[in-house]
Amino acid sequence: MLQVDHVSFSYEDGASVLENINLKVAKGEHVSIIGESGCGKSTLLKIIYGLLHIEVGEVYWNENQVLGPLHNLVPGEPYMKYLSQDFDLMPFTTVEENISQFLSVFEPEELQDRTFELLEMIEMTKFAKTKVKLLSRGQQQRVALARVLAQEPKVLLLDEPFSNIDNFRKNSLRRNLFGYLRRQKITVLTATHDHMDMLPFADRVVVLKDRFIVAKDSPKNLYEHPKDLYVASLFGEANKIPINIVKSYADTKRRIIVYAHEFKVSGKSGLECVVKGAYYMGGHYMIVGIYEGEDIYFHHDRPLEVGKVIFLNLSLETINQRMSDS
Ligand SMILES: Nc1ncnc2c1ncn2[C@@H]1O[C@H](COP(=O)(O)OP(=O)(O)OP(=O)(O)O)[C@@H](O)[C@H]1O
Repeated sequence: MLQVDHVSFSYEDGASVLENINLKVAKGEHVSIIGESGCGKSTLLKIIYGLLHIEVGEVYWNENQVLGPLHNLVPGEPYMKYLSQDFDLMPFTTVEENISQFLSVFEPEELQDRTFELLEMIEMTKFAKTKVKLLSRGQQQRVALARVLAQEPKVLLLDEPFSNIDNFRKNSLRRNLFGYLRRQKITVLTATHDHMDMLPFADRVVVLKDRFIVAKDSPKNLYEHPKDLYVASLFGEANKIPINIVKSYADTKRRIIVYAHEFKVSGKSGLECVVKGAYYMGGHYMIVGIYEGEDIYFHHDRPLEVGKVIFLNLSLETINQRMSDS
């Protein structure tokens, strides 16, 4: 088990970045760390890997305490690998050589099979003999992934692992990688702000905001019962609206979170708003309306004219689900 115990951290300039972080990750578990840019995701991974010295708190893998840079000449622990946003590659050697350098196998045939398996996983078999310096940044990121996996870590820390990879390949790569890690029972922490890295793949999600962990839950619970607008907004456009505006019979002004796709444009009742703009999103339009001076986001199957007055409604199921959260 990986355990982060009461960790607080500030960089040398003194500004506090993380406060009282507590986290337990079981062997083979996949935990995503999400939060807005600058909330401390990378810092937390670096602390766990032992790259940063912590004055307050401790990190353990099973019984071993992770000792920071003041104790280890070469930062990092042998059973852990950290894939940062700067890939640690050998630019003048081939993709294949970059991957096989760390493979711990004695038979040449086995070495070849393992290299091929990793090349297939990153969908780079065609580039096996290409020198890394000739690859695009996205391709280099994929090689860096295979290179850390070749080192057979027990714990893998991934920092925005798909940040340079095009959408065309991202989804299959996510399935390949997270499927592989699960089969190998590797403990994974992924820092991301892309909910698609997390919703289908993580066992648990940790949400960071303003130095603190503000939520820990399964992806499904977090999505269906977001505790506030910050958490909901990590999944897309969301709104916080008083319930009695949508259902006039409701005798409460309590506000609930509503995702843009949960609103339905309806006849004459519901939340009245004025259309401000419409954006084509492929399968639908994202409409921005104004209600009492605030922007409100909802989906619709066609664009709506700017200035038009429309009414928004919600299913009882959504209302009941969110009412039970608050
Ligand atoms: N070496 C450093 N020295 C001083 N401050 C730093 C250093 N590295 C990061 N910070 C600050 O610490 C805070 C957290 O940064 P961090 O990179 O951990 O955030 P993040 O959530 O990973 O962001 P992003 O999603 O943009 O990568 C930010 O305010 C950042 O400016």
